[in-house]
Order: sequence, then C-alpha cells, then structure tokens
Amino acid sequence: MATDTIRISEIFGPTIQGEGALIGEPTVFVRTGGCDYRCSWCDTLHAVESDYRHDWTPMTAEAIFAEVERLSGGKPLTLSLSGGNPAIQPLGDLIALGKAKAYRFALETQGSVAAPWFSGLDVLTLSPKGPSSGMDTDWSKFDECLEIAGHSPDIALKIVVFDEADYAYAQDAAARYPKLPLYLQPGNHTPPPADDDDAEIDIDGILARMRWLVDKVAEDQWYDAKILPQLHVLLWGNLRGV
Ligand SMILES: C[S@@+](CC[C@H](N)C(=O)[O-])C[C@H]1O[C@@H](n2cnc3c(N)ncnc32)[C@H](O)[C@@H]1O
Ligand SMILES: Nc1nc2[nH]cc(C(=O)O)c2c(=O)[nH]1
Ligand code: SF4
Ligand SMILES: [Mg+2]
Repeated sequence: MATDTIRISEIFGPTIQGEGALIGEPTVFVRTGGCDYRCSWCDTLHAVESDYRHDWTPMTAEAIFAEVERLSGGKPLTLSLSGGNPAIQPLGDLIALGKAKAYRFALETQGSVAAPWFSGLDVLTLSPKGPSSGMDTDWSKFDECLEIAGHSPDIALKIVVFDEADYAYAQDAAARYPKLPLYLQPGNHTPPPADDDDAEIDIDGILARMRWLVDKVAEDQWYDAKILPQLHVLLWGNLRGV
C-alpha cells in the first residue's frame, strides 16, 4: 500500500505518443503537477504554474493505476509519465504496480532531477532545454539522471529547436552523449496559455521551422539525428488531453 501521494494534473488516453522514440504508439498519459523549470515556451503551463495547483489532485499510486486500467480496459499498454516535471514526484510504487500487470513505463523529463525509480522505467526520454527556453542546463545533474537510470531503460535525447542557438546547443548535447539516440523537435511558438485548453496555433509556422531544421541537418550531414514533429499537435493543435 503506497502512502506517498502524487500530484496529478491530468490522466488521459488512450491516445498516441506524439513525440520522440515511441511516436505513434498507443499510450495513456499520466501528467503530474509542478515543475522546477519555467521554459519561456512551455506548452503545458497548466501543469507547471503554481497558480493552477488547486487543479492538481493528490492521488495514491493505487488510485492512479486504477484510472489507467479503466481507461485502457485492463489491457496492458505503455503508460507515459509527463508533467510538469514528473521526476519530482514519488512514482516508484506506481511503476512497480503497473509492471506487475505487464504495463510499460515511459518518462519525459528535462534531466534536472534524478530519481532512484528511473531504473524501473522501460523508456527514459531526457529533454534538456536550449537557450530559447531561458533555462540553464546543469550537465552534472543530467549525468546523475543517466547514472541512476543505469542500463535498464532505453534512453533517448529529445531537444526542442526554435533557432540557430538551440540548434548549436543540440549539436553540443549530441557530442556529449554520442551513444544516445537523438530526436530534434521543432518548437511550437504558439503554445497555449495556462487558462486556454484549445488556443489558436500556427501550424504553418511550425512546419516551416521543421523544413528549416531538415535543411540544416542535411546541410551538416548530421545523419544520426532524427527530426520529428509533435504529431498530436499536427492532429489536434493545442487541444489538451489528447
Ligand atoms: C511539456 S514537457 C513535460 C516533461 C518535462 N518537463 C520536459 O520538459 O521534458 C514534454 C515535452 O514537450 C516539449 N515541449 C514543451 N513545450 C514545447 C513547445 N512549445 N514546442 C515544442 N515542444 C515543447 C518539452 O521540451 C518536452 O520534450
Ligand atoms: N499525444 C501526446 N503526446 C505527447 N508526447 C509528449 C506529451 C507531453 O505533453 O509531455 C504529449 C501529449 O500531451 N500528448
Ligand atoms: S521543463 Fe517541461 S514542463 Fe517544465 S516548464 Fe519546461 S517544458 Fe514545461
Ligand atoms: Mg505536450
């Protein structure tokens, strides 16, 4: 019986994973509330800004998993943990509960906080933030995340690129971690405000940025980088809970 509660912003799905290594895979999302970062372009401010903490529900691992089982009809699938920064929540019991029932676990985090339960994940996506975010990367914390995760999860880097400075940052990150698969994701410069769950979006602008990114990678013969859009954003725009 878990005693710690986890701050939950939303649980939704099944939908498809819209980003990174597991793109297209059916999944249920568990989004935790609270983040140690404030990225200038964050697309999930409703799970970040403390003004919205009254919308976050403290839940036990059992209650969360019961909701995931209900949504998935009891058939195991990949559970995607995101936020906010899910690394600041006590998620070990949830992972143990789900794994006992053959669910798989993927986590999205910026790599600023290392949690011991990272080693129980199937997939760990580390998404360090480039200059356009306004955040600084503490690479020693990032290394702690890799160390604590160990060899059990598949680990990938996913870097959001808005401009030349972010692109240079992504090249530096790739050089630091040459063995990690790398995904480049064009930034959405029209993320929703925290209080709007379906704000207008400039898809044409995002696609233009993606074409620019493809051209850059081709020009630089950066053949081990993979470039993917946020597929759910192409399908549903800034709609929340998809
Ligand atoms: C909302 S974050 C939550 C998990 C964790 N805090 C993190 O940043 O990795 C999930 C992913 O969305 C990306 N993201 C956030 N805002 C974005 C935007 N405006 N455009 C493109 N990707 C964005 C993040 O970089 C991260 O890879
Ligand atoms: N479908 C879908 N895919 C996603 N991949 C990462 C997401 C996130 O917000 O962390 C996300 C999301 O919110 N929806
Ligand atoms: S780290 Fe992730 S959730 Fe936190 S502000 Fe940045 S993009 Fe948003
Ligand atoms: Mg999102």
